[in-house]
Amino acid sequence: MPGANPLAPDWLDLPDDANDLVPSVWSSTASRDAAGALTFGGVSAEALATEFGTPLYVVDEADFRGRAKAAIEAFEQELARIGSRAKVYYAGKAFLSAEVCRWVSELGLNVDVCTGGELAVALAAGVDPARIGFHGNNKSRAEIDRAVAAGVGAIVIDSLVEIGRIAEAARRHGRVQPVRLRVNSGVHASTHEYLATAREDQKFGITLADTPAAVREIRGHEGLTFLGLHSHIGSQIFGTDGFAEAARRLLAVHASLLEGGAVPELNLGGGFGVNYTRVDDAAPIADLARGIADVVAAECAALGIDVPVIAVEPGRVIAGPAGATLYTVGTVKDVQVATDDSGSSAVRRYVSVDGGMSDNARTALYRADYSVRIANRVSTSAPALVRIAGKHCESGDLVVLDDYLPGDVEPDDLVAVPVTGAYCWSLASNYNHVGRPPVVAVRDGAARVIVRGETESDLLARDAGLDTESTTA
Ligand SMILES: Cc1ncc(COP(=O)(O)O)c(C=O)c1O
Ligand SMILES: N[C@@H](CCCC[NH3+])C(=O)O
Repeated sequence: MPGANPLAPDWLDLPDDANDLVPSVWSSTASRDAAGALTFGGVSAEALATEFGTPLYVVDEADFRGRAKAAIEAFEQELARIGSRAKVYYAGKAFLSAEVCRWVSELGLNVDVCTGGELAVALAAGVDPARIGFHGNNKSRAEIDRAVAAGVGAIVIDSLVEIGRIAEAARRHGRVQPVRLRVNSGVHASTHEYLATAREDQKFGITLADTPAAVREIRGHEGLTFLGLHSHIGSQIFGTDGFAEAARRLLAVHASLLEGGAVPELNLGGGFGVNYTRVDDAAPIADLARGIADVVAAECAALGIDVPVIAVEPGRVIAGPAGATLYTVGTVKDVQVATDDSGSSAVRRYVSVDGGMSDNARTALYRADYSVRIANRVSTSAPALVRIAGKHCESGDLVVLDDYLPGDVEPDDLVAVPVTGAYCWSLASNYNHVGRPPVVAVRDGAARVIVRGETESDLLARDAGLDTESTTA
């Protein structure tokens, strides 16, 4: 058996079995059937591909619900332990559809939206407006108006100018609108630069120093009720240190604000990380909830204040690992790549699939790592280092940068990429006029479409230069 490929990154070992499914990255019902084919929720990858085509987003419904339940239970239990309550919002930006809104609502989660479009989905799905939180660093007046008119439970103010805009909408609709104030805690979360949102040099929130004056202004408006501060330090964060530091910094300001009136809540945002590869080691949500609750309790005790209701907004940790993407292999190409300056080289095998950066932009955007497995069979062929490339006209169009697959991977094989349930469908595009794939939920041996895929007709129908009556017939 050949050794490790020198082109592989240090963290990626040559596997004993390039068919294995590491439980930390596959959804809970993913397994291989007697013939070796991958199954999700009791439905084989081949059956899914035959019925719905590829690329295909597959959501393991039991896994998704299980993660949402684990998140709400963990925070409710931990906040009860320290004498308070939790409010858990599912961050819809990770993946939002009517079906998902119903799953999380049934479990008692609230829904966090950050645009008029996301708000429209949540409202159309029947989410109780009082259980919706509305974010956004540049909400339009129309979006604010719609949120206030709908009666959303909280609007998160991101800029000072929004205070007046929301107060004005509240006056027009004769409502008292609960608001939070997003502050930039200055905590440097250790994650990709584009996923850190509380560094000083970025667009979200207002500074801690400006907070007291902003809260005075909010309290000056009869049409606004101040719920408390909001902080979100970034996304794909491992460990509790960043959240703990943000909680400490915010609670100090929160305590000082109590002199001017009630501050019933503190929202610590989302950002809990997940395992994308076998070497990632994200802490269970229960451990994170305990760690955060411990810090909040200790800090409130030191400040001599009651523990406020603690709100959190997990997205990725619920949706990410519940999803996988199925692709069909089109071409396999071996490329000789130099490994140093002395003329040595090694082979990198480019396996091109029928999707790419249009259904998963994360690899191109963040150089995110993913893993991959053949989904229609197992093979004893020696592992080969592969790179899963897309079909787009872009050399950075890669889905999986590095993994090992059985060396006989070939055209028409199905491959599956796990942990694509968050920020893949939601970041999808029509680059190169490729339609967004459908999303299918699998559960107890059955599969159903929860978001329809885009067809060529959908794409042509928007081209105003065409007579769509005839071209889409
Ligand atoms: C304000 C806010 N809340 C919640 C989230 C959800 O983050 P995650 O999916 O990492 O839990 C985000 C995205 O980073 C966010 O910006
Ligand atoms: N889109 C990012 C996460 C952004 C989180 C939203 N503030 C990702 O895929 O990791």
